[in-house]
Amino acid sequence: MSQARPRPLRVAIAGLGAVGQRVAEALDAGIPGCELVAVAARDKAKAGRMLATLRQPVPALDIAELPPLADLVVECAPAALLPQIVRPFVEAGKKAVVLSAGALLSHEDLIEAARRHGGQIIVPTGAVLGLDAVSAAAEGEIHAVRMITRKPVRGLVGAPYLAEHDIRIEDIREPLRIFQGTPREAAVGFPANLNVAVALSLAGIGPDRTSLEIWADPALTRNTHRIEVEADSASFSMTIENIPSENPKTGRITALSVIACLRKLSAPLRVGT
Ligand SMILES: NC(=O)C1=CN([C@@H]2O[C@H](COP(=O)(O)OP(=O)(O)OC[C@H]3O[C@@H](n4cnc5c(N)ncnc54)[C@H](O)[C@@H]3O)[C@@H](O)[C@H]2O)C=CC1
Ligand SMILES: O=C([O-])CC(=O)C(=O)O
Repeated sequence: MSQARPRPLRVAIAGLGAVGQRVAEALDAGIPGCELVAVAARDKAKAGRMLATLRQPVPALDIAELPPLADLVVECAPAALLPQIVRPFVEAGKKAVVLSAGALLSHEDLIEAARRHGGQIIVPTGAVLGLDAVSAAAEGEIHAVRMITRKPVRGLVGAPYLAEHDIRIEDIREPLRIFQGTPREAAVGFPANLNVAVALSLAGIGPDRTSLEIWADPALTRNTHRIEVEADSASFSMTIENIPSENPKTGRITALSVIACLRKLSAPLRVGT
């Protein structure tokens, strides 16, 4: 005899921008095992108007109001808000799907809090690719991981690193390498642009051993990430060319990755690590 179906996971979304809005729509259309219960937004009146169009409208609230209502939060807000969104969930033994992965590096205590309280921080593959192969290779020995990111100028303007190093990219006519270093350094200098590099490093050999180049390319329309891995199990390289969403810094595939991740949480068939 089959067991009674478990109650759906109550999902809250923190941040109703390019990612949050798409994820809210998908949850409203139906992701088996998940139920959207609330959204935290900066502009609650505007968010309320969008949420009222859902088949099952949910309230627009403040971040602090989410934890009692939900079992899982999808963090898709500005990176600076990461700790206040994630901490109450993991300290209550709940889950947090984190998009602002770069900010995890300056808040590693959140990972410790999840460990202590039985919570879980889930970093979806997001705007990058192949984190399944990278984490499999990390079970053996990875010798090197290199990432080369190329972005259109409008996907990079405003990054603090550019102002700090007096780099002007608005008028460039040729591709320009604007950064060479590690994801840990990039997370500080490009907090809204390089979550992908941090996610890659967390799947593989960490934010200090992964090497990263960032190029601004005036001829590009897509955020392009190339990854090269040398390991004792395999060598592989892969490239993704992301079509920007309404937010030029964020690839369209990012929200789809979150939706796929939520679907996997309770799918009867789960493919990929
Ligand atoms: N891991 C990955 O592969 C990727 C991560 N990201 C990151 O994901 C996050 C979300 O990205 P997008 O949706 O494109 O950003 P977005 O800027 O379009 O949306 C962020 C939303 O958060 C809202 N917000 C600001 N303050 C708030 C507050 N106090 N309470 C609630 N909401 C607040 C803003 O009003 C905005 O609607 C960003 O940190 C971005 O850097 C983006 C792309 C890829
Ligand atoms: O890493 C990020 O935050 C965004 C990014 O590169 C992309 O969407 O391609």
